[in-house]
Amino acid sequence: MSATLEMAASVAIDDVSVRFRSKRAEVTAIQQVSLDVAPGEFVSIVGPSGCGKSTLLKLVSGLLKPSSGTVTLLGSEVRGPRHDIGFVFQRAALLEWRSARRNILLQAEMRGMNSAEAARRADELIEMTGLSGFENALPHELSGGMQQRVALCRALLHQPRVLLMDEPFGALDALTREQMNVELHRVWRETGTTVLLVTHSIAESVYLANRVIVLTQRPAVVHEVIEVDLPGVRDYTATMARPEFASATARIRDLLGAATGQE
Ligand SMILES: Nc1ncnc2c1ncn2[C@@H]1O[C@H](COP(=O)(O)OP(=O)(O)OP(=O)(O)O)[C@@H](O)[C@H]1O
Repeated sequence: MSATLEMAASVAIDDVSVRFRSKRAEVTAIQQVSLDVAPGEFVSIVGPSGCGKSTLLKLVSGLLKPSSGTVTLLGSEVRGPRHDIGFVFQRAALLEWRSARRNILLQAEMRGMNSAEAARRADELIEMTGLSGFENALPHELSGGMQQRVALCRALLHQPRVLLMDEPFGALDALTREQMNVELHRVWRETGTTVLLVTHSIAESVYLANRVIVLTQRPAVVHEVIEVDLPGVRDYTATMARPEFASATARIRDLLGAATGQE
């Protein structure tokens, strides 16, 4: 691969607007948003409720077409649903009658992956996410955090180069959420996957990311891009205590307060 191709963005959102039309009204969800995500980068997206964060992820996955502008994923324009990505949602959406391991392997079955290779990869991910010992448990026997770990493993089974996450830890208690943040950060470092995360948690957005994109109230435009100046390996407590963490979270809180009029 040439150096130019290697450096090309994993995700390029170029001057994209999205308008939803119904019989009664037209809603502009996103207005002329441009954003490049570099290979291996972790980018968080925050913004007021209803501003268009999920809409952005839907554009990247091809579930939604922009009204204008273009979205490019791994070098090719997104024109329809893309299967070369991983997606994790707020709800794990596991099949209740399948064990954790067999839920993870569902990804392989849907894609017709080589079963020995899929099994090896599933075991690797189970180990990486601390699910060892729970492979054969059914979803109702797993905690909420464990269910999200299974969803993460399922999303990573086919080794996607881009992972989209829409408020993946929003339904978890605060302590479990912190543990999941630590694990996700480690998995991200170990896999080198490009991650685009939508979150309502300012602390989570900063702890995990290289950059935080702050969107305005709908119609969403990019309010500010915060560069996160934290070490690659991030101990949770030590990271929270760093001045760079405090200044980034304070800046985002200011921007969101200004966006929602709640300063
Ligand atoms: N299919 C659709 N048809 C009409 N309007 C839509 C559709 N999808 C989203 N919208 C509108 O677009 C706007 C952005 O929605 P979106 O779900 O992207 O916001 P969000 O920032 O992810 O919200 P939240 O933080 O509350 O999850 C909202 O006003 C929503 O009502």
